[in-house]
Amino acid sequence: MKKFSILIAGGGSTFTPGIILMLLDNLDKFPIRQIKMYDNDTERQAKIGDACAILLKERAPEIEFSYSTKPEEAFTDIDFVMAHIRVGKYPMRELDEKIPLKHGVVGQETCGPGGVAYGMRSIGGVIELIDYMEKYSPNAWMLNYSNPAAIVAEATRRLKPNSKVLNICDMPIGIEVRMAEILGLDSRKDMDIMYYGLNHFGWWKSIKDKAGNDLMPILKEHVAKHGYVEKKGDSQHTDASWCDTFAKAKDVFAIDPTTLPNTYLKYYLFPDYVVEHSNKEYTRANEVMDGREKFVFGECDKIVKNKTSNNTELHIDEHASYIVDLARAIAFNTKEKMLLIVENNGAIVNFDPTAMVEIPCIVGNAGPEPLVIGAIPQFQKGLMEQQVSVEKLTVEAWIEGSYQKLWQALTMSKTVPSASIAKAILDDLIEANKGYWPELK
Ligand SMILES: NC(=O)c1ccc[n+]([C@@H]2O[C@H](COP(=O)([O-])OP(=O)(O)OC[C@H]3O[C@@H](n4cnc5c(N)ncnc54)[C@H](O)[C@@H]3O)[C@@H](O)[C@H]2O)c1
Ligand SMILES: O=P(O)(O)OC[C@H]1O[C@H](O[C@H]2[C@H](O)[C@@H](O)[C@@H](O)O[C@@H]2CO)[C@H](O)[C@@H](O)[C@@H]1O
Ligand SMILES: [Mn+2]
Repeated sequence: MKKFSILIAGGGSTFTPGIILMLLDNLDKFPIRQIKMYDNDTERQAKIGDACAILLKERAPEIEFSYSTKPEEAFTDIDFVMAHIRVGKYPMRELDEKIPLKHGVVGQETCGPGGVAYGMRSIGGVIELIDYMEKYSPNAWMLNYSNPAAIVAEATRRLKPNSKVLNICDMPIGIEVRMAEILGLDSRKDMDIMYYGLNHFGWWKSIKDKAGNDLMPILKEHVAKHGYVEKKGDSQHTDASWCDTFAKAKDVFAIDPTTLPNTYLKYYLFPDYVVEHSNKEYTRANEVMDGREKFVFGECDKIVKNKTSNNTELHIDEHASYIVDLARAIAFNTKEKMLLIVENNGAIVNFDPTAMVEIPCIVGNAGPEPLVIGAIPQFQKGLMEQQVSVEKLTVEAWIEGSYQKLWQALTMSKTVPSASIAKAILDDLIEANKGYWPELK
C-alpha cells in the first residue's frame, strides 16, 4: 500500500496533537511515510512540534517528522495538506466576539459580525497556503478546516476555482455522534443521512438506519425535550457555552419540526437570547485560552521536559477522524458519503447554483460528486438566501477592498438589527483589524 506524506498547516494549532494521534491510530487504513508541520509563528510551532517529535519517535519511529516556518521546506514532497490556521489567533477571536457584543449584537467566532471579521482575515492566509501547495507540491490536495469555512469556501470558489481544495466542517459529525448515542447505535456510521444548508447553517432532512428504517421520530422526540444533550458528555463540550448550545437546539427545532437543526442556527434564530446570555467581559475565546490552549500547551511542555510522551493526557480528537476518512476517500477512491462544502450547481434545485452549500458528496480519487438534494422548503430557502448573501458580499468586499460591500454584508446578517449598528460595528472592526484586512475604500 502506498505511504503518504502529510503537511499540517497551522501546525501550532491546539488541534494538531489530536490530529497526529488520530493519524497514528489509523496507520493500518492510511499508511504514512512523512509528517511535516508548517506555521508562521515560530514559537508556537516549536512548542507543539518538539512535543510531537518525541511522541512520534516513541510511537511510530519509521515516520519521518519535521516542522518549519519556511514555505518551500514545508510544502515540498506533500500528498495532503491538512490546513487549520487561525489568522490573528485567539486574541483576535476575542475581539471578534467582544466588539459586536459591545453593540448588543451576537459575538461569535463564525456567525454574525465576528464571522465576517474573521473571514476578512482568513481569506488571504488560506489563499497563500494554496499558492504554496501548488508551487511546491502541485499534485497535492488541501483538506481545509480553517474557519470561517463558509466565507473561506466562497473565497476559494472565486479566487481558486481549479485548485484541489476541499472545505470541511465537523459540527454535523459532532452532532451525529450525539444522535447515534441517543439512538443507542455503536457508531454515527450506522446512520444514513441527508443534510443540506450552508456551513454552520443547515438541517438534516432524513436519517435512516442501514435497513432503511426512519430514525427521525425517535430523534425528534429526544430533541424536542432535551436538544442534543445526551447522558455521556465529552471533555471539550462540558464547557458551559457548549452545553448551552446543545440544549438550545430544542428551541431551534421547535421552529421547524420537520427537520433537525445544526446547533449554530441558534445565533441567527435567537440572537436576543444569545446576547442576553453572553458575558461581554468573558467570551468563548477566553474559555478556550484558559482551557484547551493552556491544557494542550501544558501537556506539550511536559512531554518536552520529561523527554517522553508516556502518561500524556493529550487525546485523539473526534474531529480529526473525519479528516482521515476524507484523505482515505481520495487516496483509495473509497466513494464514502461525506458532508462537504461545495458549489451548489443545481444540487439544491431552487437555490443559487453558485452558492457554496454543505451537502453530502460521494468522495473518490477525482474529488467530490455532490448528491442531489432536490427542492428545499421556503423557510430554509429564505434564511439561506440572506446568509449566503452575507458570505458573498464579504468575499466581494475583500476582493474589491470595498467598505460599502462590507457594510452591506453586516447589514444583511440576521444577527444585526440595523444598518446604523452594522456601521458602528464595522468601524470598530476596521480599527481592530488593521494589518489583517485589506484597506477598505
Ligand atoms: N471547520 C471546522 O469545523 C473546524 C473545527 C475545529 C477547528 N477549526 C478551525 O481550525 C483552526 C485552528 O483552530 P485552533 O483553535 O486550534 O487555533 P489556534 O490559534 O490554536 O491555531 C491556529 C494556528 O494557525 C497559525 N497561523 C495563523 N495564521 C497563519 C498563516 N497565515 N500561516 C500559517 N499558520 C498560521 C497560528 O500561528 C496558530 O498556531 C481555526 O480556524 C478554527 O476555527 C475548524
Ligand atoms: O469554541 P471552540 O474553539 O471549542 O470550537 C469551535 C468549533 O466548533 C465546532 O467544531 C467542534 C466539533 O463540532 C466537535 O465535534 C469537536 O470535534 O470539536 C470541534 C472544535 O471545537 C465547529 O464545527 C468549528 O467550526 C468551530 O471552530
Ligand atoms: Mn465548523
